[in-house]
Amino acid sequence: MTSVLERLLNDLPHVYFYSASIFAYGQTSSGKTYTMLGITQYTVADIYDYIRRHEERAFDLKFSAMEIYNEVVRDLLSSNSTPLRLLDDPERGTVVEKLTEEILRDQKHLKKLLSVCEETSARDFPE
Ligand SMILES: Nc1ncnc2c1ncn2[C@@H]1O[C@H](COP(=O)(O)OP(=O)(O)OP(=O)(O)O)[C@@H](O)[C@H]1O
Repeated sequence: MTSVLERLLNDLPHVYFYSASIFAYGQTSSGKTYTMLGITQYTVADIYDYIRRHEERAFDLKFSAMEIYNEVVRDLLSSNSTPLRLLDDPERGTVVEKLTEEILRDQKHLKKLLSVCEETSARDFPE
């Protein structure tokens, strides 16, 4: 069966930039973090599988992660828990200022970044 990702990339062979966002919403301890970590790993495994089968195309994968709690945005890839500002950019739309963006080297690198997210999402939230 063809995956959604495969159909998207096959239908849009000239797309040079594609950004996907996934949001999880739910009460405390309902499984948001658990679910997001699983979805991210399966999605990226699919992406790397596609890349391996399409050597004629060049790909750059970038990864960011943030948490929104009580209307405060925090960077899950940063040890600094200072709230981040949302800006309205006329061309890019809503932008999270100074959000860390890591260029993914491989799936092992992603696994390491996800474990950083697990640690930082467990931080106490500043009052
Ligand atoms: N589908 C699942 N199967 C097994 N364990 C799960 C599942 N979903 C969540 N858990 C476990 O339940 C606990 C709470 O889950 P998790 O931390 O993902 O919740 P959360 O919604 O992110 O919580 P918070 O809002 O406090 O950040 C964790 O110990 C997690 O491992």
